[in-house]
Amino acid sequence: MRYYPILLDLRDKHCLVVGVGQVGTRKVQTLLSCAPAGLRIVDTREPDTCWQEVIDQGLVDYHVRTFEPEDLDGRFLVIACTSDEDLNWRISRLCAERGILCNIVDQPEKCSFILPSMHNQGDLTIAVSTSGSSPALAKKIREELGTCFGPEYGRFLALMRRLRPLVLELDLPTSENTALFRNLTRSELLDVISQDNPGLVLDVLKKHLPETLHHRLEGVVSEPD
Ligand SMILES: C[C@@]1(CC(=O)O)C2=NC(=C\c3[nH]c(c(CCC(=O)O)c3CC(=O)O)Cc3[nH]c(c(CC(=O)O)c3CCC(=O)O)/C=C3\N/C(=C\2)[C@@H](CCC(=O)O)[C@]3(C)CC(=O)O)/[C@H]1CCC(=O)O
Ligand SMILES: NC(=O)c1ccc[n+]([C@@H]2O[C@H](COP(=O)([O-])OP(=O)(O)OC[C@H]3O[C@@H](n4cnc5c(N)ncnc54)[C@H](O)[C@@H]3O)[C@@H](O)[C@H]2O)c1
Repeated sequence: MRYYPILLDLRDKHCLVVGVGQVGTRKVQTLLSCAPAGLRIVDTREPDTCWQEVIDQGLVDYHVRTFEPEDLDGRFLVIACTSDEDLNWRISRLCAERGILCNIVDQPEKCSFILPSMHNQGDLTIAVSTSGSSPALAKKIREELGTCFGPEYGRFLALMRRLRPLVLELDLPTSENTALFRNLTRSELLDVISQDNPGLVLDVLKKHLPETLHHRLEGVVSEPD
């Protein structure tokens, strides 16, 4: 395997995107969906109206100027997608010197990490990478997976997020928990979730879960995702 895949928790991390044209805008959207502690944007152009909402909400601080090395201070992760090749190189080198994670879009030789093609449904993330050999194939595979893993997976995971702690609270042996969760994921639960029928969901849960939990299941099923 050429690259080591990881999932980063950015909630207490400060990030930087330099250059928010077509590509940079997409990168900012993905970063914002992970709620970083701070996200600075630097671009020589005035922000488009599409930025106003996130600027007003304080989700990004947008600087209209060229990049300065001080922009890297306190940054955990940097993505550069400017149309200035020399600047992208400079940012890449500065990040390398300072041990900051850095992606220069479409230029893997300047990156300390590359981005996969991603399919998301709630808590489900399916990331596809071809290790840089064919981003177009990664995208095609992502699109194919998207047709197999629809919104019911997001709803299934929202349900499991609420249910799992209740099961773990029972302090059953690990082997029993494993069997129970395995059975649930292989049961008709996903099917009934996609039918949008809370009564049936409750029936399936009761069938698979210990009776001591049954009185709590209605609350788990009716709670909004
Ligand atoms: C997955 C995705 C994520 C994202 O960007 O968010 C992504 N590229 C996407 C699409 C895409 N990019 C390109 C095309 C045109 C077709 C083609 O060239 O194949 C298409 C397809 C299209 O647009 O239809 C051009 C391209 N990309 C790179 C090079 C340079 C090179 O290969 O050396 C060139 C040639 C530039 C040129 O011609 O000069 C390099 C990289 N692109 C990567 C990621 C990393 C490796 C991913 C992997 O391991 O597969 C890596 C190494 C670095 C990085 O950028 O992180 C995103 C899909 C999003 C989605 O799912 O919709
Ligand atoms: N869009 C694509 O499909 C695509 C495909 C292949 C490669 N690329 C490459 O990805 C990079 C970005 O592409 P794009 O389509 O988003 O370009 P773009 O022109 O839409 O965006 C580039 C942004 O960089 C900003 N910028 C330029 N100089 C700057 C500086 N000194 N400091 C800060 N910001 C600066 C510009 O104001 C602009 O907003 C380019 O290197 C491009 O060659 C893009």
